[in-house]
Amino acid sequence: MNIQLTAPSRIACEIDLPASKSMSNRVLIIDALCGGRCKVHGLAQCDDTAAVQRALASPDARVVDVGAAGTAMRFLTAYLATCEGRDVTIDGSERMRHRPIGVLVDALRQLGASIDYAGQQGCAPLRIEGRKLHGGRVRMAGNVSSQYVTALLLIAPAIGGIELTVEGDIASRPYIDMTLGLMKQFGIASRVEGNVITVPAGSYQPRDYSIEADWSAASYWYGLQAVLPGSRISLKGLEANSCQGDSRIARLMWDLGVTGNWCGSYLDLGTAAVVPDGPVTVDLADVPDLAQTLAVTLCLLGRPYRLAGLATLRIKETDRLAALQTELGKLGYVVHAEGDEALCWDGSTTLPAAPVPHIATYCDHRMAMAMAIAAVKFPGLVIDDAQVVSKSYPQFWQHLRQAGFKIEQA
Ligand SMILES: O=C(O)C1=C[C@@H](OP(=O)(O)O)[C@@H](O)[C@H](O)C1
Ligand SMILES: C=C(OP(=O)(O)O)C(=O)O
Repeated sequence: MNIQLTAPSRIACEIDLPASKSMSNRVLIIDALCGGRCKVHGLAQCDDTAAVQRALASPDARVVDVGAAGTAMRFLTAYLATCEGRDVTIDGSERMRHRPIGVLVDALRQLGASIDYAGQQGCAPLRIEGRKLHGGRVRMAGNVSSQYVTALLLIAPAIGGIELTVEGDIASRPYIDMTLGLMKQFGIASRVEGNVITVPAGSYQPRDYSIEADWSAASYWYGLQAVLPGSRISLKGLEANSCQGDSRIARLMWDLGVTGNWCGSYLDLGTAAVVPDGPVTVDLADVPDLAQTLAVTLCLLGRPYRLAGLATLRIKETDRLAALQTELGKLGYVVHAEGDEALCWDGSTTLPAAPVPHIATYCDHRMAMAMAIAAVKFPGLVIDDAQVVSKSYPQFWQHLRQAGFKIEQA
């Protein structure tokens, strides 16, 4: 479904943000390892969390299809490898069949797992014969995806504990801290010394748990507040001291003139009296999911930028560096990638490609949501395949309507 967006001149609304899929998917795996004895409140209601729920609800299924959910693919691969007697193939969308998983498979094999590639080497589908894994020492590269580290950490207590050495640069580090923090809340305390993480053998303690609202989802509202100064967007459900690394959006957007005031369970966004100016240079290796929001917002604000630390963007739902370059290019922003590392804009513009640009979304929820911000400067902007937002934020378009956007089928 393609939709056409017309933005209001200012927003005044309250948005009940969706729950964090990253927290939901970790807690679901922990709950499965506690025999389903936790009470989890406010789980995310999105495709990526549904993928984990479906898989866990079908212990006899011979095929598990996770669709486009990277976390589901990686966390379930580790979990299924521990399910003794299980013989299962885990698969996903066409894109998932090209997203790498070899680093995780190699590490699980070091711990005794039986996993074979049923298609292309290094990618899904995987044939897994669940068995009793042994814990112990294991080494893994940290620069491709933190999700591999999380996958191992989550199962570690149940397989006798591990001493994991993460080699090289560590991508998306706050997601590893989120995993360790959640494990602690379920009774498993680990030790981190440099790049070595030690998790003891043990059992997770079942408990009630409430999932926080999603800071990555909040970023689109920050972007809108930045490009529509004078708006008053009130975001519900976020935690100020969140375990989500993407809460850094508050600091990043402060530098773009967006203020945030906590009022109970609401975070009220506003516009600073003096809005800073000038080029922006920032390293986003810890928060890759914020890159699209920032790239689009900064173009709209006319602020040149160099967004670095983006090497993992090429292997996400799509090659996000290429996608941003192409789609921002359609709006006349001449953005370029510096190898795999950075996305840069020196302020150059050309005429937009068409009077009413059509934005392709490449099966990537974040392309759709980030590019929607551009409707503020490009009335009638068309977003193709708008349903992609269901991966993490199915209510996104409904929330934009609530915020005063006109949204029509295109
Ligand atoms: O662990 C997680 O919940 C996630 C980790 C990140 O992936 P990478 O570690 O692959 O960068 C992030 O991009 C993804 O949306 C969610
Ligand atoms: C990269 C993402 O998801 P995943 O890797 O879990 O598919 C994302 O949500 O931006």
